[in-house]
Amino acid sequence: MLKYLFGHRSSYLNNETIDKVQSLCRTIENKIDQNILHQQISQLFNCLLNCQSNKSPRMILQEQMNFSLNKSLSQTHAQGIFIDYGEITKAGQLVAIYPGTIYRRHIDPLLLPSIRNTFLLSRKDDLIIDGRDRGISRSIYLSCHARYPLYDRTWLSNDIFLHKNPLTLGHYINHFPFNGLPNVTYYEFDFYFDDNDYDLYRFVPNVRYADIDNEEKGMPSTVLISLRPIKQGEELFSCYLNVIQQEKRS
Ligand SMILES: C[S@@+](CC[C@H](N)C(=O)[O-])C[C@H]1O[C@@H](n2cnc3c(N)ncnc32)[C@H](O)[C@@H]1O
Repeated sequence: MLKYLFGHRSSYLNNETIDKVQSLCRTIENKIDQNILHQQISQLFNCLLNCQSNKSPRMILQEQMNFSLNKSLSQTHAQGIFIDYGEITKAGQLVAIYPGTIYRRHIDPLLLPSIRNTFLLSRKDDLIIDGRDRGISRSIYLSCHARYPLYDRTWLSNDIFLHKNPLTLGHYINHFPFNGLPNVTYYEFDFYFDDNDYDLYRFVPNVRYADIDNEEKGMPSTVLISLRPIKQGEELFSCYLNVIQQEKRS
């Protein structure tokens, strides 16, 4: 599968490297406290919602979490995501969110948007997030969004300064290169805000392709979590193999 994705470049992914990366990701994932993550996200979203001054969302992120992200030319392939201000001080920290339309595998029609689409991310619970910001994927996101305009659609803009939520760049993070290791990992997370905090859904960059009966369930998503401290100027790298292995196990 990786050979298909990266051609000869996948040859560095020997069993030893794969085991090392997977065990590192599992160790960090197991330490994540969902409640603390939810609190961090709610706090950031509240600041984004209530900021009275003319501060940009990026500035608010810098103040709240001491880092911000930018998209530029990658070391490995086309565009990638970099820490352009501050730093991530430890492992287990929220770094980005994976935006896009949520499909139910084998139920919602994904055939057309999946053609030549490298932005599909599978969750273990048979949900697939289409984070492509162009073509038919973009049109479908906008159509679904029109049904529920509360959610964020600004992540579709190429100009990151127009993003209402400055974390919505997880879909542009590349797979780690042959001379390095991943510094972030995917972590499945469901946004859920009660009636008092309902407005915070404005910063959720996901919509469901199909309505579900019970909107109480919030919005399934995936966030990116640091595997180690990350300095200013470093590119973010994940391990795509983790996602593929998870798919095989389920
Ligand atoms: C979600 S996109 C990542 C963003 C992509 N760099 C772009 O600018 O569109 C995933 C695709 O990027 C490419 N990619 C990611 N990591 C790579 C790597 N380490 N080496 C080669 N290609 C990579 C592969 O084509 C992969 O299918």
